[in-house]
Amino acid sequence: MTPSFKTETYAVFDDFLSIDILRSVRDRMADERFVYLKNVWQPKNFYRLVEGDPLVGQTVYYNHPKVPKGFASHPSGKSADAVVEALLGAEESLATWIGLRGSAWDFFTCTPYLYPAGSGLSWHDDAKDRVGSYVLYVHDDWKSSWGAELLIATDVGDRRASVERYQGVNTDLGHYVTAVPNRLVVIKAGTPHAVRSVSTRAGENLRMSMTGFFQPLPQSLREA
Ligand SMILES: O=C(O)CCC(=O)C(=O)O
Ligand SMILES: [Fe+2]
Repeated sequence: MTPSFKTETYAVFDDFLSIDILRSVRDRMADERFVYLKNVWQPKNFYRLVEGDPLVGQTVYYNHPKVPKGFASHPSGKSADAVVEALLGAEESLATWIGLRGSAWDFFTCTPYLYPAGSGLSWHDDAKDRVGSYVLYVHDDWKSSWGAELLIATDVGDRRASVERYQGVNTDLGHYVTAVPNRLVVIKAGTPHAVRSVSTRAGENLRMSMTGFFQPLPQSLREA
């Protein structure tokens, strides 16, 4: 698997799933239950990042021995399963950005999201205990006037892009990635990124994505 574009902190892979699998993920997603993100319990500061009203579906965990209550485990019978399996098949190609299973990470999540017009996500870096994150766009069409580009800050020379500075004025520079159907973006944890709001020009078209985090198990679960 060869990236269409890469830097030290992120990579873009196009045509990630086969067309048939992409279609089945999208069709299954359309039959699943979604709730408004604002109605789901989340750490308080997460809310401040959300713009408008994105919807979230069922999170599926891969390879977690103690899945938190209310979440599913792979194989789950949900739309996320096929994405989990495709990511497992691509493990080695992604190692440059997220490291290898068993050393850098043990498990990952996969969560479907729907972003209607007016919704987006402000600057954040998905750091905490994660080593990396990914997003796959599964909608069947995305026009440039519909907005919702993924914005990624880049390091410039010795100056590291840092979300810490963004509480005040963001003086970083960076790139944008268009939400092209079947495009996978893998981002090293600590890399600031944001989702520009979906334009009202998108009308009823939803930005559909599957996203998740690669993480090591905490020591307590590792030894169990
Ligand atoms: O949807 C995207 O392009 C990125 C989503 C994201 O950054 C996240 O859910 O943490
Ligand atoms: Fe993110």
